[in-house]
Amino acid sequence: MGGGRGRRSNPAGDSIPQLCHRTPGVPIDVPVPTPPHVPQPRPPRPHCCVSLQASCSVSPQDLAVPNAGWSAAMCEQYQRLLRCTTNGSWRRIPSYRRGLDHLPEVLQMTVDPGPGPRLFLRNVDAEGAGFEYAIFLHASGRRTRCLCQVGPYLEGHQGFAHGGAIATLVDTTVGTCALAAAKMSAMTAKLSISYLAPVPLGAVVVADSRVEQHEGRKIFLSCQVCDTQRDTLYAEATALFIQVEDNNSPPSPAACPQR
Ligand SMILES: CCCCCCCCCCCC(=O)SCCNC(=O)CCNC(=O)[C@H](O)C(C)(C)COP(=O)(O)OP(=O)(O)OC[C@H]1O[C@@H](n2cnc3c(N)ncnc32)[C@H](O)[C@@H]1OP(=O)(O)O
Repeated sequence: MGGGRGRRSNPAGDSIPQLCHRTPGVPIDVPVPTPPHVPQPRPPRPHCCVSLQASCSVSPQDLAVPNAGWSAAMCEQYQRLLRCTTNGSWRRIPSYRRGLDHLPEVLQMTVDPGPGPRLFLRNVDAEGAGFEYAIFLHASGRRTRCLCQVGPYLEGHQGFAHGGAIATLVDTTVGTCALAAAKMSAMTAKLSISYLAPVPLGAVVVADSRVEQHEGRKIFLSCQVCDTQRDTLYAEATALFIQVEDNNSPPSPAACPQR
């Protein structure tokens, strides 16, 4: 027992491993005094100028911008799409780690809201490993274009993207379009996808979505996923979204201020 790690029984008889300050010559089961607590300096809070002062401004990081994990092809296509935003025909939608972060009140929060649920597409921190994407919304509010680099953590068959990853990309692209058209929350009721060609890991793809019909609470959409040259149609999909009042649903991109 030279490592100082011991076991002690609790009243229920279970053996609980715990750290023990072992004094030579003292039997292991004899309680030893706990050393006085020495307060340690707190590590600095990320993205925060002064701990929890009311004046401290913390804003979530917009992830729909180039990072070191983006390939040259991804950067080139992103710049092309960005140029389409200069005349106002398209708008880049900021994208944060959590759905909550898209709410205007959170964007203006003065204290760090702390950890919480993460958006499915933003749950891999390593740059370039998961989904790298940016979504653009057409001025009509009825079309979205998602540029996506499919990272190696999205593998299904060896060397190719998992079908669920493509479905996630499609759901997010049509979902953002539905949210914009609805100008309120909307949820996927139905999603139908035809997988036409496998997507190689590392590929940069473009998912184009549009509203086909909007009847009361029902929004019917279509989506095509292609390579950037539009030579290969990887997948096509149709979706039905239903407008809902539920506060737990994602906010409409219309509610997201451009930063
Ligand atoms: C800023 C960016 C942030 C970042 C966010 C980026 C976007 C992310 C998007 C992600 C989207 C998701 O993954 S959402 C998560 C996956 N989806 C879900 O969990 C939804 C689960 N389902 C539900 O909660 C519910 O079934 C709803 C909300 C879809 C519908 O329920 P409801 O509100 O009670 O409506 P209900 O009366 O049943 O139906 C209304 C009408 O729609 C029809 N309808 C309903 N479901 C269907 C269906 N599957 N197929 C055909 N038709 C249907 C009904 O017949 C009816 O037609 P009529 O009689 O009126 O003619």
